[in-house]
Amino acid sequence: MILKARKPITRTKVPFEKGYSQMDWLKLTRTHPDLAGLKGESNRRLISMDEVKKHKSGDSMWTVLKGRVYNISPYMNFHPGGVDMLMKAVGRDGTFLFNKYHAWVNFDVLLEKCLVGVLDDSKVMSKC
Ligand code: HEM
Repeated sequence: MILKARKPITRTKVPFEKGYSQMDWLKLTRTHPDLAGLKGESNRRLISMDEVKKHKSGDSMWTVLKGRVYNISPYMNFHPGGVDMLMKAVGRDGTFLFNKYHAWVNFDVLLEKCLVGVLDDSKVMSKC
């Protein structure tokens, strides 16, 4: 039996601009008062996929990762894989793409301050 090797995915690291290293990101998450853009709202709020789809630009670009909704706008220029790659996850569930490129990355910690809420999957379930 001949086993075909899986085609490896290409992961290109984008050189970061000065001030946009992962250390700079960590510093920002510790100092910025409202990275998620919650404006006082709770980040435990249930959010529908329809609402996620509406946040695709400016300082409000949302994605879903493993059932949690994040505003990834502030992270854009810090993403080591570049803005274009991260944009692919905006306004939709980015879990599949995220896992495809780097399932081991700890988004929980990295995006902790970008959490806007929890995906309301009741509508998704009702379609099953
Ligand atoms: C949404 C949250 C995301 C976070 C927090 C995140 C975070 C990261 C981190 C920390 C790295 C560096 C990993 C390393 O050095 O091993 C990285 C690299 C990378 N990411 Fe993401 N990422 C996200 C989404 C995505 C998406 C949606 C894509 C693809 C569509 C993507 C594609 C890449 C690629 C291609 C690299 C390559 C650079 C490398 O070799 O490390 N990422 N990302």
